Amino acid sequence: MTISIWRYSHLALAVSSFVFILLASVTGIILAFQPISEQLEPYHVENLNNISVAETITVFKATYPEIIDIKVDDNDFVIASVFTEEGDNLEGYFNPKTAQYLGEEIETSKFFQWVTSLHRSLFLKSVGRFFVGLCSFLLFLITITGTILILKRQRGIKKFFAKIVNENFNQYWHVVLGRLSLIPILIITATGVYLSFEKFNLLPETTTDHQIDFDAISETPKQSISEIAIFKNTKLSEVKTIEFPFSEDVEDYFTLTLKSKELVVNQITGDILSSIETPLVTIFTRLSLNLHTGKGSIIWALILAVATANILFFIYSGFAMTFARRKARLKNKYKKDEAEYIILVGSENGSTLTYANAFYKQLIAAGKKAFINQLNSYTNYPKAKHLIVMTATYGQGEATTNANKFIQRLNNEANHNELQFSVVGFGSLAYPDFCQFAFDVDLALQQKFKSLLPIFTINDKSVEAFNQWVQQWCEATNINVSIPEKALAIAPKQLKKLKVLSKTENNIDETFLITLKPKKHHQFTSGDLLAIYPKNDYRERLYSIGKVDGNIHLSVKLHENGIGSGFLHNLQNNTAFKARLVKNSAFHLPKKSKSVIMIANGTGIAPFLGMLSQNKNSETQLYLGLRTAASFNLYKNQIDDYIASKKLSKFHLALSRENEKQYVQDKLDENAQNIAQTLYSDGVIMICGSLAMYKSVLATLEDIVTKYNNKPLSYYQNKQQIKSDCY
Ligand SMILES: Cc1cc2nc3c(=O)[nH]c(=O)nc-3n(C[C@H](O)[C@H](O)[C@H](O)COP(=O)(O)O)c2cc1C
Repeated sequence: MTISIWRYSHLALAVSSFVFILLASVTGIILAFQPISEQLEPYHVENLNNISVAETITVFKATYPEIIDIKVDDNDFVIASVFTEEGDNLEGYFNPKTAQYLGEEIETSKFFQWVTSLHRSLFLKSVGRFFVGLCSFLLFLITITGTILILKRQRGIKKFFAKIVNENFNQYWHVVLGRLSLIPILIITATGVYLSFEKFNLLPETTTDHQIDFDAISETPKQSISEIAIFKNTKLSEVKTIEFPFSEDVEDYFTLTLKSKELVVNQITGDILSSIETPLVTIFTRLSLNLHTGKGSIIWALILAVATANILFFIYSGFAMTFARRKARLKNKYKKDEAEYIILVGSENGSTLTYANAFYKQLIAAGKKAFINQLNSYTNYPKAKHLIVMTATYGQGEATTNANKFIQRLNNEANHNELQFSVVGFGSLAYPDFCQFAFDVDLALQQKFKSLLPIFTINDKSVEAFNQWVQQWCEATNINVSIPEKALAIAPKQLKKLKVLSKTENNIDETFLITLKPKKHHQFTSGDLLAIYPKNDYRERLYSIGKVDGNIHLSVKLHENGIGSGFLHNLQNNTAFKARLVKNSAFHLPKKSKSVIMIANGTGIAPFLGMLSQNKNSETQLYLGLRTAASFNLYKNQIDDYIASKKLSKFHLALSRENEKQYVQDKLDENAQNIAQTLYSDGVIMICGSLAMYKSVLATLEDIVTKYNNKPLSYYQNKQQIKSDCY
């Protein structure tokens, strides 16, 4: 079933019951402190597992002339009702080992009584009880639908507790806390429903009616209390109540109510006159009450308090997410039938919509008849000349909910007029199926229309990349639009403080190395990206990082007027600045592969310097393309160290401005057989550097594998044996 059905059910249930759930949660948190406050009273004197019923009855009988009953409550406090030598009735807590009176029974405070009443019935008696029970059931369903949403998001039960990418505060914590409080909330709600059933007498009736044959009661052999087997062998921890005989007549007996059964015991011989198992309904009711209220366990009461507090957060974050999704509503100036430019959007959390809306507004401002809608609304657009699709990817490279029917609708639509299309994919390199849905859309559109531009992918909502695409589109269409900076002002999140440890002088190519230390411990590894915000606004610059000794290593080429490289170049040692670490799992050193070939040109070497320092088992080769021998000085010491420590098995240097004028692809050609063999035996090739180098390297690799392995390069690409991070 599609994710949307579960999301709408989850939302509809939440909307219909949130006021009641809010009240029940707030009062529930307060009530969780009632058992805690009771448990902290000093009446818990002995370990009831170590005291037998015989011991307690004996010591009570020796101390008091008359005993009515002894009870053990949920807090393991012993409560008794006795008469003293002076004829006074003493009721309250007692020490079960010494029969010493400890104090009066705690009375529930007026405040807790008031809150309990609000929690149970909203002061509306039976009507209120009914609504509270119903809301408990709705919350149970919300938890189930929420669990299904998490299962869908995590792609199966096995990955239920797998790491979650923190893209959005509300979304991240809604899922993380949802997973943690799942079991307690299911228990709270299921027991809440059960207790409501009990209050409305909807459970099977239970009575314990002992059938005692009084004619058969014997007075011999007489046994003292300490000799009676059932008293000797039963620990106080098992006991709910001990009712004492009314008189010393043999017809009067002990009634011993245990957790699992109720026994009638002859007070003279110790014979068991009747025994009835506690009905399951009673056991479940007791269990439900304890689980629902936290009675008897401080730890469980605390868990309940935290889980219930989480419900309040779920209400807030759930609605915040819903409002964020609805915020960017689509408003159109022209009807679909008169528009020439159709923008269709696939967005789950609204950011792609922000970009698409900004583009739409600029087209309108430029006097173009544009129309914007969701991808799922695809239909025939009779006057359209251009179709622009902007879509995010979710799940396992899947469509967003407002785009999941697009491809089907496209294929089913009979009347297509001629138009040119462009696809912009929004995604994140932190996921294995980067922008996969955009690729699927592009392929589907190719079957119907002419492509204006090749598909363009945008990692992590990069404004910079989006503007690059806008520029390309403008050039291709001869339309002049530009997106105002403010329209895409999405504030960068999750910034971390980094300190500059060292920075080298620029080398002959105006390239320098900079080492940064995260102020706090952050998880990252070589191949991840560092996003910096040189102008303190939305504009971000991404750099591939190497991790050496826990620090971030970057290799940066200083560009004239380059805002990113200029910013890094101007940083002084020991100064701090804020940046974001972006996980790029598609470009991590493979853990399983025995042999890895790394190919870099220029500053693309940075992640490899980190990977080599982290390398433990792999056979590694590095192909590095630089301009001159002098360019290499910047990296020479590190490379020499890695060769000496056998972390780098083979090094190939291609210099493009020395006599031989070699590029990395020439070096690859020289070692073609070794490259082919590496891929053949499941080795991995990693490429980092300029896009131009990347294209040439792919062409060379294609030739090599076709010649030696009789396979196209796509065969190895599909097996994830070719990894790249090029710019
Ligand atoms: C649960 C989840 C799954 C995602 N899966 C993918 C994915 O498989 N491939 C990808 O490239 N991006 C994936 N992303 C990243 C989003 O596509 C990206 O953040 C996009 O910019 C979000 O756009 P939106 O705010 O319009 O929904 C995923 C994000 C989330 C939260």
